[in-house]
Amino acid sequence: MSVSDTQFIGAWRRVLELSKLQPGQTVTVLTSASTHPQTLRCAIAASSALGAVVNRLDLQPVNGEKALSRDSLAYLGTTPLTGNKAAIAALKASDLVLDLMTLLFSPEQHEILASGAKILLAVEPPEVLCRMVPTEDDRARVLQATNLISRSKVMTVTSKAGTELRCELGEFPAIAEYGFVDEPGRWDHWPSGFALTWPNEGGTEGRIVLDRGDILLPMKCYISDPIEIVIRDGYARSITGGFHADLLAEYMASFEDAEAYAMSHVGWGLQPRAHWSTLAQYDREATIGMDARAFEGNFLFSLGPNNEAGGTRTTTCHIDIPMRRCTVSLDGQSVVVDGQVQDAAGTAYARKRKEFL
Ligand SMILES: O=c1ccc(O)c[nH]1
Repeated sequence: MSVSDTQFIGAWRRVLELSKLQPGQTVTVLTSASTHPQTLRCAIAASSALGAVVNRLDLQPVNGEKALSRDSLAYLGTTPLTGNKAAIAALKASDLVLDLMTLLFSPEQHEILASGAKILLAVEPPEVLCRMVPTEDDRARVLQATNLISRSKVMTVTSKAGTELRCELGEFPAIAEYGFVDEPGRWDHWPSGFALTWPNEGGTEGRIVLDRGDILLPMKCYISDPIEIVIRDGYARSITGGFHADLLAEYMASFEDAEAYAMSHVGWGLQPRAHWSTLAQYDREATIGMDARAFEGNFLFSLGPNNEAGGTRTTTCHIDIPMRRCTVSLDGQSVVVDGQVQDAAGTAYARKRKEFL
């Protein structure tokens, strides 16, 4: 279902207000070939209505012939900004960059943020953005989780399907994704609502058993046969199972890059307005799957780059795998139990959604 410009401009205005956009500040809207026209139109209208000086910077797409997917998060590292001094200068001189193109995991993104500019990524369809307009509650809930991560030394993850994983923490910061950029130098992604960090380099051991209904991104498929991934010294050492294991293994092998098998970020979903089932309702290329990354109670882990957290690994292959029904603990305190987020007292949130069956 579409949303009207009126509704979408209102959503943008709310996100820009939460991002503390002030009259007279400079907003640069970063676009490329895949930018959604209604998102562009409404982002410019909302920024202008709030008194900002609004620019648009349109860049030529890159990597199309290298990537096996058109998903903007599938092939990372170099972007249309790579080596583009004029474009980088314009973004560094902006107070707020609305990234309707996807800079995520790019070295240039860090250079722009270091100048104090804020970057908000927004590439999901307009109706998804309107369904998950961020709130102060989202921010509070995610910051509570990242504060706990920041104080923790070990994350353990288990599941009835057989997952037994241990991640040493502390080398990298915890990252809060709550959908708006309220401080200079902050990056965020609308829609989101999850907490993540990177395990220490080489500090992840164990096995991950993906079960029926867990999700592979960027493939955007629910797996039907279990997949076992053995992790040793921070790298996936084997990926075994049925058809979906082959799909994952073959896709990763196509990058011919040993670094693609490294652990990337680990964390859990905290967005009650995101749903596990949404991916089944969209054509593959119509979404990048943020409902899957953000649904409350998922364990989201990923393989590949760590430059987003300040590491040096910029492998172009990035795999995100949201899992259901895991138990996630930090220094022995369970934050998710069998897919149910625990509140600070360690009891399951009262599910807002009524159950009728
Ligand atoms: O918002 C995002 C999107 C993808 C990812 O891997 C991390 N955060």
